[in-house]
Amino acid sequence: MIRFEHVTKRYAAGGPAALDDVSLDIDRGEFVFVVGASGSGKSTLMRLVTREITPTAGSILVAGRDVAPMPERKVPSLRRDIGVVFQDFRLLEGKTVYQNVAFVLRVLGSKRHQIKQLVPETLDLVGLDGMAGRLPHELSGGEQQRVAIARAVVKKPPILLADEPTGNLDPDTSAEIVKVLDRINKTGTTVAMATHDQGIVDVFQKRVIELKNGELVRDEARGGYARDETRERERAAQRAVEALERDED
Ligand SMILES: Nc1ncnc2c1ncn2[C@@H]1O[C@H](COP(=O)(O)OP(=O)(O)OP(=O)(O)O)[C@@H](O)[C@H]1O
Repeated sequence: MIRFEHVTKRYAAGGPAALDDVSLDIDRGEFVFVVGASGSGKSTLMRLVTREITPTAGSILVAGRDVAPMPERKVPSLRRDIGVVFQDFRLLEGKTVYQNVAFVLRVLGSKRHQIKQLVPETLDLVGLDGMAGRLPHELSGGEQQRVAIARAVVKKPPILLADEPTGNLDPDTSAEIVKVLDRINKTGTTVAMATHDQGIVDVFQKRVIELKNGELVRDEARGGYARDETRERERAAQRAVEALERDED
């Protein structure tokens, strides 16, 4: 679904590489954490996928499209296939939760009856049923991030990118947000989440891609773990999620 082949990105000609010869493959339906210290290249990787920036070298395939040479007029169609969530929630302050989410569909030209069906369905999916009429400032940080996630996925994109979505949230709220992303992933959406939060990575135990100074230094799906060990990690992750859910009840 997302393929990088020997991708290098230099923001300035001859300057340092923000991404350095990175190759990776994220399959349809996967959930991947992208980790690494500040400045390691996580946001650069995401911004290349959305074609906000173009690579200095290498090729990038996103949902079957060759992104780097793509003419500008085709970029909106690429972006329809990608939902994006950021650390700061970027909601429209004067609009209700419902309006924030419906806005996306209006811009895309959806029909009224589609909007009326999709918005409540999506608010339900992110755990915001009953909050449609609230304004952003009447919500907690975690709830605001749920609105941002609803807004990103209401158009049903095959790919969801989340760049430090829990950066402004406390540990419990962060885990709740990752559970929402996990739920969305289970509907078939490919999810890539950049994070600094080692606690989250440990609890959810998904595939981990690690960047260091722009280089890919770890990719657990690339044989970093033996098959049995992977299965054991998946079981441990399942147990951790179940324990979290029991805590909630
Ligand atoms: N627009 C830009 N112009 C020049 N250099 C940039 C630009 N954006 C990022 N960089 C540089 O590229 C490198 C990678 O930055 P990037 O934002 O991708 O890292 P990151 O891992 O997302 O960091 P953080 O976790 O702090 O967001 C850094 O050295 C950064 O200074």
